[in-house]
Amino acid sequence: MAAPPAIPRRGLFIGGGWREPTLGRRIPVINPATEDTIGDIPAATAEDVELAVAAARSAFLLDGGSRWARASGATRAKYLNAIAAKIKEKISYLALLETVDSGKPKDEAVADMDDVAACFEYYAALAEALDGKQHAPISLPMEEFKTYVLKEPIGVVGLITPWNYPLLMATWKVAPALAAGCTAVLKPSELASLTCLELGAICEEIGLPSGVLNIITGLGPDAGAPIASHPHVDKIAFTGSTATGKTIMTAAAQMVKPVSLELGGKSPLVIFDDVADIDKAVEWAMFGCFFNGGQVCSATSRLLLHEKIAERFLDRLVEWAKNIKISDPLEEGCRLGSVISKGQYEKIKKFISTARSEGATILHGGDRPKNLGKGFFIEHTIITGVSTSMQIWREEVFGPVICVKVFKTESEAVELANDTHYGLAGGVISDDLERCERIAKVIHSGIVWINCSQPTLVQAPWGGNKRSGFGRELGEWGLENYLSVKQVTRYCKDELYGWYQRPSKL
Ligand SMILES: NC(=O)c1ccc[n+]([C@@H]2O[C@H](COP(=O)([O-])OP(=O)(O)OC[C@H]3O[C@@H](n4cnc5c(N)ncnc54)[C@H](O)[C@@H]3O)[C@@H](O)[C@H]2O)c1
Ligand SMILES: C[N+](C)(C)CC=O
Repeated sequence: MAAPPAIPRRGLFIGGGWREPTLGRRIPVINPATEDTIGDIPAATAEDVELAVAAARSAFLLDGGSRWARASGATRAKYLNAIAAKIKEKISYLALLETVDSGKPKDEAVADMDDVAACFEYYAALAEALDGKQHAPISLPMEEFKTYVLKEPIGVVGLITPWNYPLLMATWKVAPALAAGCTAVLKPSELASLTCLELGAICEEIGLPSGVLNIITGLGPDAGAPIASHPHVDKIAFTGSTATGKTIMTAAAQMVKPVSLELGGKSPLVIFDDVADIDKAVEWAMFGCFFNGGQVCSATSRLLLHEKIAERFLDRLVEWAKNIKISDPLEEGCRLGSVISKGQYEKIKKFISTARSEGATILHGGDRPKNLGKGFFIEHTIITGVSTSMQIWREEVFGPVICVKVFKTESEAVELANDTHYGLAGGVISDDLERCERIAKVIHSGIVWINCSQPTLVQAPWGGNKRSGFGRELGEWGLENYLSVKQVTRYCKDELYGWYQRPSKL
């Protein structure tokens, strides 16, 4: 088993340096796999947000913006690439910190850190490419005007992120925001902030100009809400629950502040009877909902099985599920760690007991693993006998819990897949690719996977419809989130425009 890392004691990262929170409060950091308190993080309040926003604002405006906002994309790219290089250098340490902070298996944390570095590199390349896209001419049907377009950073952005992929979800916002030339105040989740604070240390090491990125840790209502409602924050990018998303949108609306929202989901995975390799489909079904303990916004937590394969599929799914190693996430080969917190553990247990009391069957799991007396561990769980009115079918669990329904026809499968207020992701598994393409078109979601579940590619757009939010992260869409488009139009004739009469010279 890997040794737990030393937990640094950090302050708030504001204006390029470290500060204790104004009110001196701190929040304990609990390793969810052991329930031990392993450190603490600063608990920022509105006073600290004020300082962080002021630092971001002055970094944005410094020297007319020439140091950052109006510097070339190539200049900003150098910093982003330097951050990526440092992440790679510290990958093992960062992965261990993420593991003890979140409870996710060490191997998953390593993969997350790889993705973090790749995301910084990707947006470094887009920052450079942005230089060549400025002054793009607009073709007009007249000669007296000439128009071009400038893409400008929106300004100071507030980035509020969740705990399930702490540094990765922050990076999905920080990297494109900085690439665009914005300056930022990042507020990670109070449940897992350690690696985001280390990002502050990395920014310090590589000499990122002061105030370009500020990192404020603390509780949502104390440290997040003042960012959302701050008059000098020009945009909010939020990832988290639909409930918090609504609160943030309401606050931002008071100032007509743009928001992008990446919220929850209850995504379907539809599996047809024509699959020749049932194990391949079973593995994707497990990956779709047990990876990261199911604490994934896009988890395909509603499994729809064609009636002709349902029984065989479920037998095989249970056999595969029995093979998953649940252990301290620092142990070699761990594939299911603990969930993030006691609160989340209780919430998942309640979902399972409600499903049971509503008449569903717990086919596998449903309890604390017998060999793990301490820590917020919960077995990966498969629930059958589910009706569409049950809570387990309708609400996001955010835990390793799959609920299963059986269908007879393709149209019934589509109707069930779309029977949700959410619209983040969906998947279809079939050997008939035409059928897959057909279903991809009619699933109401921002992402559809064919013959897989969950691959996340930095180059491709990510985001949802309906109550899963709006706006897209990643790819070039992720950069556009932080840019505003300015039209510049010039009148270019020597003559008067000629609409009004020139006064006579008397
Ligand atoms: N769509 C996506 O890409 C995506 C990705 C990851 C997670 N999620 C969603 O995130 C949720 C789980 O994350 P969570 O429990 O951290 O969500 P959450 O909404 O509880 O918290 C998210 C962030 O918002 C902050 N916050 C809480 N109250 C606030 C307030 N009043 N004002 C401002 N900020 C506030 C929190 O401190 C945290 O930093 C799930 O619903 C999941 O589906 C979505
Ligand atoms: C996209 N992913 C899986 C990294 C994070 C969503 O919760």
